[in-house]
Amino acid sequence: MLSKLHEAIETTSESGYRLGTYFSQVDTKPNPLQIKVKYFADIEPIQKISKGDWIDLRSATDIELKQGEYALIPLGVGMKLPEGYEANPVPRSSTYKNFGIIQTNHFGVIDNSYSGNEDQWHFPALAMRDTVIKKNDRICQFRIQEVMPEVEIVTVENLDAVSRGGIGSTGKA
Ligand SMILES: O=c1ccn([C@H]2C[C@H](O)[C@@H](COP(=O)(O)OP(=O)(O)OP(=O)(O)O)O2)c(=O)[nH]1
Repeated sequence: MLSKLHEAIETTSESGYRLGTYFSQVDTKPNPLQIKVKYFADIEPIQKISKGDWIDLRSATDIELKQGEYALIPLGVGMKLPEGYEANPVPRSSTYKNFGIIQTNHFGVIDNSYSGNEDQWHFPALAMRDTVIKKNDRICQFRIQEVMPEVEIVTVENLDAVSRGGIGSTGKA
């Protein structure tokens, strides 16, 4: 609605440019932000419990792993995230206790552009013991966050003059 108003003002008003600039700064994001989910498997739908909580994700398959084995476990979902947001899956705190797996990339980055019809989310898992994961088991969680702003990479000879003293220099206690 605001974008239509914005267009109309730009084309009809003499001071359209100034007004247009004003309206382009008004926040037109839907509230709450919408995440479109496509299911790739017949699993329980994902649920946002409340503001602040991360969203649990489920294995889309039964899978048995031997100690030391690696697998990309399908999560049965693909998503169109809100513009300007990425998603970050991490293990649940209980994932290791329940399934003996660790996430090999530790902190997943789902790019905003990973939103095609075949772009199913996966959990890269390394089994630390023999384990069985059942379809629908909640093995990880994710949240969305704004993508990094545009940055410029600049090479320099010197950084700040005062160095902190190396890793661990502030001691233990
Ligand atoms: O835990 C994850 C991490 C990533 N992805 C998907 C979404 C992401 O956009 C894509 C690529 O991830 P990333 O850029 O971290 O991996 P890459 O090894 O650099 O692959 P690519 O060459 O596809 O960018 O894989 C997942 O399904 N799960």
